[in-house]
Amino acid sequence: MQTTLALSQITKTFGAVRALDAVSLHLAPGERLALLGHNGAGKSTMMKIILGLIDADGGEVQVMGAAPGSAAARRATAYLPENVAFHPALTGLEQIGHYLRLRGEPASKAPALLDRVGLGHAGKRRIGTYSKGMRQRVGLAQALIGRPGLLVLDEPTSGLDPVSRRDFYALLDGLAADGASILLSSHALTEVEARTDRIVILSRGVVVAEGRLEDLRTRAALPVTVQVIPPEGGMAALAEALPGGRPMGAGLRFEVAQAGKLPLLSRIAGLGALVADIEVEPPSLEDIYSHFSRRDGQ
Ligand SMILES: Nc1ncnc2c1ncn2[C@@H]1O[C@H](COP(=O)(O)OP(=O)(O)OP(=O)(O)O)[C@@H](O)[C@H]1O
Repeated sequence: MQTTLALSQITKTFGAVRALDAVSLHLAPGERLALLGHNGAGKSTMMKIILGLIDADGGEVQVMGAAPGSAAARRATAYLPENVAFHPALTGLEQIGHYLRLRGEPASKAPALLDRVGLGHAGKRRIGTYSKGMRQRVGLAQALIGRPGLLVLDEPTSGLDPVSRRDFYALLDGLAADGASILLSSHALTEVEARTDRIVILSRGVVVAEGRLEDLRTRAALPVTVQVIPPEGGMAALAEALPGGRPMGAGLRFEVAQAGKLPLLSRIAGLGALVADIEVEPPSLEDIYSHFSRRDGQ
């Protein structure tokens, strides 16, 4: 398999703290991977090792086949820190022009980069006047310089409103479609559910779960929630015909194992006019996340 990023048995300790313990991870071109984990799980430590900012104590890391921090790896990698900071007195164009020159590219590419992140209209304004979402976009424009093969994004959407988040992920989709690999950390579970290909859950420095969301869902074997709503005034009749549910809002709530879902649905279908509506909710990423984290003693 072609690999953009390969971590093999990485270990890192800070004094008595084992921040990473035999962590292995591979990322293919065009793949979007979400790194999830509680505060202090080891996400930033992993990113710093990938970027070559700190060394691992043991194990092996390869970024595009090169050692992290080497010139080849740095050329191929872009990084967006969680709290991105720019000089407030510079305009967007000046800031990106500066980064372009640092990368050995002409500043004349700045307008196209700002256009790409939806900031073309604000390039001549000082960054001090930008909203948080706009500053995050400047960060992404900076990360796009030189068409990186690997993007490392530390909580890229924290503090962004829902529309800015959607736009941000749409941009990432485009980059991934062009072949860039994306490693992003996040605490916003529901948004990574829809926008990434694979999930890695880190807990106390250990990978406790890894895979496509569907695989994790199957492995966790968590119950499905079925909400049955009676017509107005029909709650008592529904509860009598369908015992075992918990009253919740305007209906009755059932939690059943995957295998019990279809039998329950067919019973409900036989109730005719006693049922006005029905909602089936699979376990959320939050449920799956706490299931795997708890298994690690959290
Ligand atoms: N330079 C350091 N010196 C000592 N301990 C450190 C250092 N850097 C990280 N740690 C410890 O290593 C562990 C992992 O920290 P890390 O910052 O990687 O977690 P994280 O998953 O990024 O957390 P968060 O979601 O809060 O950003 C924590 O216990 C942290 O206190």
